Amino acid sequence: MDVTEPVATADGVSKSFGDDGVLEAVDLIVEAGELLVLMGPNGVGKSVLLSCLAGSQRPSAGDVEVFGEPATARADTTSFLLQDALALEKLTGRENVNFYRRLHPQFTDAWRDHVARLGIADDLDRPVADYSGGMVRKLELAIAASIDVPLYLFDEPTAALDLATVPTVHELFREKRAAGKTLVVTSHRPMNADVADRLAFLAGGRIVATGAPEELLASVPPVLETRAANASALAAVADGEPFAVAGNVRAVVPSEYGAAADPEGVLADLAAETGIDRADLSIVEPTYTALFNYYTNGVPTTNGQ
Ligand SMILES: Nc1ncnc2c1ncn2[C@@H]1O[C@H](COP(=O)(O)OP(=O)(O)OP(=O)(O)O)[C@@H](O)[C@H]1O
Repeated sequence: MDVTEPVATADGVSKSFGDDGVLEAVDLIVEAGELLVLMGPNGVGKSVLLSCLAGSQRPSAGDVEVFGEPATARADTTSFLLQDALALEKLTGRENVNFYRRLHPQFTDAWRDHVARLGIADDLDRPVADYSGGMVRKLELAIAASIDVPLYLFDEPTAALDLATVPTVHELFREKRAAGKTLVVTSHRPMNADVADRLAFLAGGRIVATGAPEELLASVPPVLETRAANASALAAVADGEPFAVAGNVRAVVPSEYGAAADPEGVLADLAAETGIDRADLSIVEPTYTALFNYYTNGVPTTNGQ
């Protein structure tokens, strides 16, 4: 296996269910050893694209290759964490582990460490039917991560988890990557952008942006903030209505003023254009939520927040 070759590629992948088009000519390259987070709102097609990479769904058009071969559900190369479909409810946690241990030749003892870190070690002898949604997810994650393969495809691994557990999951992902593994993780939670080497945003059936998190943050149109008495002058340069946040007035500035990558240039231009003193103007640092909103709704803010 040549590690310099992409691990997985989607080339012009389209997927429809009846008349409903979900993916339209999606191109995506997953590089060896990267942690790629595929982001987008609910129902946009993240699971469908991941299933195509896993070989468990066939594209309606286009090609998917994994390790240079057409994607098929290959247990020797890929561990695929589906949404809510791994744990068998009638079995206990431990019986589930044993079931998957028998199923996968590459299953390792790492599950012991994973269940301890995820806080479900004391629940292993209870039936999964009695678990909360978050506990089921932790068990499934522990199982999927215990299979020693070069590629992990994790579909919404943190969706049902409490926020305190998310850093533990991120740590687990980073350890995998440090061990030379490749991970593709889907998420509609902006905070999962934090763990990514690279982000890909899915919207309207297409990948609309890919890049390192900091690179994409710099592509978000600036949000301007002022407390100046003549704050209403922001309306002249705003994209949409200015809005109030904690006593300040904020406005999204169209990207023709420049990206957040050049805040000084943007501020100088806008001070000149609005007549607001440069010292009274600042740019609000884009957050991952702003980034998510921008590539989902076209604006880096929702409801003025
Ligand atoms: N087997 C199927 N049959 C019909 N429609 C499907 C099927 N699988 C997915 N879809 C549709 O495809 C669209 C994308 O679904 P998908 O589960 O990929 O979204 P998602 O981005 O993963 O959402 P979420 O964040 O909620 O998990 C949805 O409209 C869904 O109803």
